[in-house]
Order: sequence, then structure tokens, then C-alpha cells
Amino acid sequence: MGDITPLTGLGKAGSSSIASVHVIKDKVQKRKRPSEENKQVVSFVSTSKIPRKTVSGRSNSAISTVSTEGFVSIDGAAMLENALEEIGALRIREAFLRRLDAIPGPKVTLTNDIDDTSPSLSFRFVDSCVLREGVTKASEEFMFGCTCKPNNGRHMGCEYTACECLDQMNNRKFPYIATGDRAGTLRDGHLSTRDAIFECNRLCNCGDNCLRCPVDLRKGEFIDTYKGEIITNRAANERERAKKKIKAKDTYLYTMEKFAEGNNIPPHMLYIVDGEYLGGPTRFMNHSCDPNCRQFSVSYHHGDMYIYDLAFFAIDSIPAGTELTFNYTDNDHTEQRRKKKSRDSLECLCGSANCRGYIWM
Ligand SMILES: C[S@@+](CC[C@H](N)C(=O)[O-])C[C@H]1O[C@@H](n2cnc3c(N)ncnc32)[C@H](O)[C@@H]1O
Repeated sequence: MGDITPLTGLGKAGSSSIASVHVIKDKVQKRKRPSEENKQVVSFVSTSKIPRKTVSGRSNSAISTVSTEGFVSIDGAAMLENALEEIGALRIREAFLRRLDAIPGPKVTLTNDIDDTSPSLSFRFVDSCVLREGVTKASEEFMFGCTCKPNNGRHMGCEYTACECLDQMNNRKFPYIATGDRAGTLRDGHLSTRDAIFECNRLCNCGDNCLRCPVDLRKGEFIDTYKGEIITNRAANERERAKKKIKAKDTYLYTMEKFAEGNNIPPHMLYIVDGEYLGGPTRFMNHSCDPNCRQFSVSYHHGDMYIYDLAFFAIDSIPAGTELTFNYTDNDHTEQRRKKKSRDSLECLCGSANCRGYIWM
């Protein structure tokens, strides 16, 4: 993607703050489409490694002085400034919590048990992607649904049938488990692949039970999709350049390149989801070299190779309170290892035993 390296995962800038997404176990309503509605309850914990930021943008360290008696003395003006900063930070947090409360569906909470930094208020939660200038979806006219019998005479929808929606899937196998304890979760056979998932859509004939209705965070469970502004490659380059100028480190760009190779789509034609300013809870998910989630590409419009869902699934059973992570560069380990350290290399702070040292080189 121009002067931005195409990524299977997230962006490429340097490292700074690390807010993270955690699971809080809760029941999720039975709903039809996993990647749109069966979002799990998550909480955020900021594990920021950057120095404390103040509302005024100045460091607090400049306003405390150590007296000869060895006590910390703070003058009146500095105390006032400190108090105002605290109030400002509190207001930001309260405003952010109000935004979290307003997210439809299961409760999302935010905690920061590492430091006193506040989340940015220039970020807003959205429940679906926002298409920006130059980005177009494939026309609905080209959308088609399957011709399976409603619920296939049972309660399972159209799995294990000649469902046309599976035509684009490797080996034509329905990717979800239909019955038992893990009903609705991704099959182990699929979890170990990077294969895209093609699902039924509103034009399909198969009925309401076709898809999944998970109730807990089990292995293979759908978590949520990555949401944000969908922008062109050119716009993404411009945004990256602007960020470089101000030395901003965190990156939230996610390139939709799953179907590029098979369809000869050149990098400059690809769309990118930017979750920095508009996004969902998964925009806070950090990278880990030993992740518990993986992103899968899920498509409903079988003719649209540019826009699809970036859906996260648990690749293990995840106990409540565990940070949700995924591998930003996934299968690119070998390629990453071949690369040399550069200005854009991002040191990995995941702390896992098999940490490869860098998220990307
Ligand atoms: C999508 S954001 C993740 C959420 C972000 N930490 C936040 O607070 O909003 C991606 C950025 O987080 C940071 N990050 C995520 N995982 C990291 C890791 N394992 N080591 C170092 N930095 C990480 C990097 O700066 C990266 O560009």
C-alpha cells in the first residue's frame, strides 16, 4: 500500500501506549449473525508505557521540588495547576465512561490499573464501519443468497448441505460447530487455518438458525469485528504521513487485503479500516506473540472482494479477566525474521515466553 507496508494485521508505527482489551464473562443474547451481533463483554485495561500525560500537555515532574529537609514541597500555583489537571483528567475519564455505557449490547467497562493516563476523547465508538471518500461497496444487485430449505428441516440451517454460500470456502465445509457444548464456535480445523469465512446473508433462504448463537467465551467463539472508517490507500498514506510528522506512535490501520492476491487487486486499490478516531472495543486489542484470539475474514457479499468483516475469534478457551490479544502479523513470522531492524521497527512488549522481540521489522 504505497509507502505503507501492507499488513495482515495492524499498522506499523512505533510503540507507545498499550491500552488492552480484557474479557468479562457474561451471557450474550442469542442472535443471528456472529460478526455483527454476538459481541462478548470486554473491559479495557491501559498498560501504558509512556510517561504520564497531563491535560495541559506538560509533565507533572516539573512542578514538584524536593526541599532541603527532604520533604516534597509544592507551591500554591503548582498545587492549583495539579488540581486542575486532576479535574480535567477525571472529566475526560467520565466522558469516556459515558461513551462506553452508550455502546449497545453487552456492557463494556474500562479500567486502568497501571497508571493515570486517560483515553483520548478524539476517539468515538461506532457500531459499524463508516465509508469515507473514494470507498464504495459492491452493489447489492450483485448480492445473492443460498437456495437451501429453511432450517434444512432441522434446527441447524444449511450446514452440511449443498449451500451455495460455501462455494468460495476451501473444502466447502461449514466453519462452525453445530451442536454440543461448543455449538456456534469455529471448528478446530478452521481455527488452525487462515481461510476466509463466507456466511449466509439476508437474501439466503436457510432461515434464522443458520448461523450461530454463542453464550460464552469458548474456544472458537466470535468476539467482535474491527470497526472504523474505511478509507482509500491514498487517504491512509496521508494519515500515516501526518502522524509521522507529529511522531505519533500507535497505529490503528487495518488493511483489507485478504482477497487481493487471488483477485489480482494491486495494493493501491485496497481499502483500509482506520480505528483511531471511530471504532469499536477491538481497536484496543494489543499484539501478542502468544495470542488468544485470531482475526478471520468474513464475507456475506460473495462478490465484494474489497469490503468484508475483520472478525475476531478466541483460539483457546479464555478465562474471565484475561487480556484479549491477537498476532498483528500472524503468519508473517518467517518474513519478519528475514527483515532487518529499521526506523519503523516496533519493539514488542507482549512479554510472552516465545516473544519474537518485534511486532514488525
Ligand atoms: C490498535 S493499537 C492497540 C491499542 C493501543 N495500545 C491503545 O492504547 O489504543 C496498536 C498500537 O498499540 C501498541 N501495541 C500493541 N501491542 C503492543 C505490543 N505487544 N508491544 C508494543 N506495543 C504494542 C503499538 O503502538 C501499536 O501501534
